[in-house]
Amino acid sequence: MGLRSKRDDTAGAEHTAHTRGRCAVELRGVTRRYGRLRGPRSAQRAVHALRGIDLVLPYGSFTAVMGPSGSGKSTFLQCSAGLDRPTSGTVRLGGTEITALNENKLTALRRTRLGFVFQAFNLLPSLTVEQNVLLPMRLAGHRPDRRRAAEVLGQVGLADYAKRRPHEMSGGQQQRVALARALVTAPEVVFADEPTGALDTATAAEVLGLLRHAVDGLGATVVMVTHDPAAAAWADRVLFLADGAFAGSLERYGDCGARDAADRIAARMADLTSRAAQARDPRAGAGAAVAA
Ligand SMILES: Nc1ncnc2c1ncn2[C@@H]1O[C@H](COP(=O)(O)OP(=O)(O)OP(=O)(O)O)[C@@H](O)[C@H]1O
Repeated sequence: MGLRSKRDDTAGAEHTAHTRGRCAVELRGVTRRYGRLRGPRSAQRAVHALRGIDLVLPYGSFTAVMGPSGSGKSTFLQCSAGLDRPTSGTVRLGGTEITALNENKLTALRRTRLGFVFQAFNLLPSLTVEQNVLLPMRLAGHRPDRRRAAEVLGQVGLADYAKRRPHEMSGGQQQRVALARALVTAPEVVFADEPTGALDTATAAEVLGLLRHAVDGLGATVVMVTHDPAAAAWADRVLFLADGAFAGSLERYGDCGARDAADRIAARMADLTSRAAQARDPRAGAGAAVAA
């Protein structure tokens, strides 16, 4: 696995021509501002978390999103997944413009066409593993399909755990349940927010391998926010955010090692983080130079 550099700010734009109308995720001019612009000093208080994001992700792709703290990763994920509404711009998932949907339709779309994996697993402790996995079907008003639950539990290596409860399982196993829950409705896109943030390195690799398999073997589309270069190295493409805008990408190619890919991602992150620190405090760069 290896990554090649791409420094355009419309990551994914080259896919536009042949995926238009059937791309999994499409953002056009997406901005998200927190706070109001009206009033004498309100412009200073407004935070521009996303400053005009253009992005096209094809079906069957695995995309990691990285960036320094405060660069807009969570906001990007929330706006892309219909958990938050952009201030301006459009988001399309599988051709449906979700920014035009009312709350009820948006909720229905999230339940039937999207899957979610969070750092904290978010399993319901009183339910069994099988019941947790079947929850998206119940919430969508569909008859729970136990055979389908068994199938996805088998895919994440937990075929024998259906009757357990979350507290009887390790963190890695709980995250695999969360992944099974995310996959049970065969969603068009799985959004993962720091899915390995609470796991040790070996367990994280297992979960990332399953996400990779969901893309390669099951045709899923995965968008993952992560701080971890080793996690991002499992993706086909890493998109970097800085101050609410895309700041280039790295793409997978050839047979370079995962460690090389992670090193290159880490180097790009270090560069972005030091630029962000300098933008906040111009003396930070000088201090670093003196310290070096
Ligand atoms: N509800 C909110 N109200 C006001 N500002 C917010 C809100 N949520 C986020 N922000 C601001 O928007 C910017 C982007 O935040 P976001 O959480 O998307 O960044 P992030 O890259 O996910 O950060 P981290 O890596 O630290 O989790 C930050 O400046 C943050 O302080």
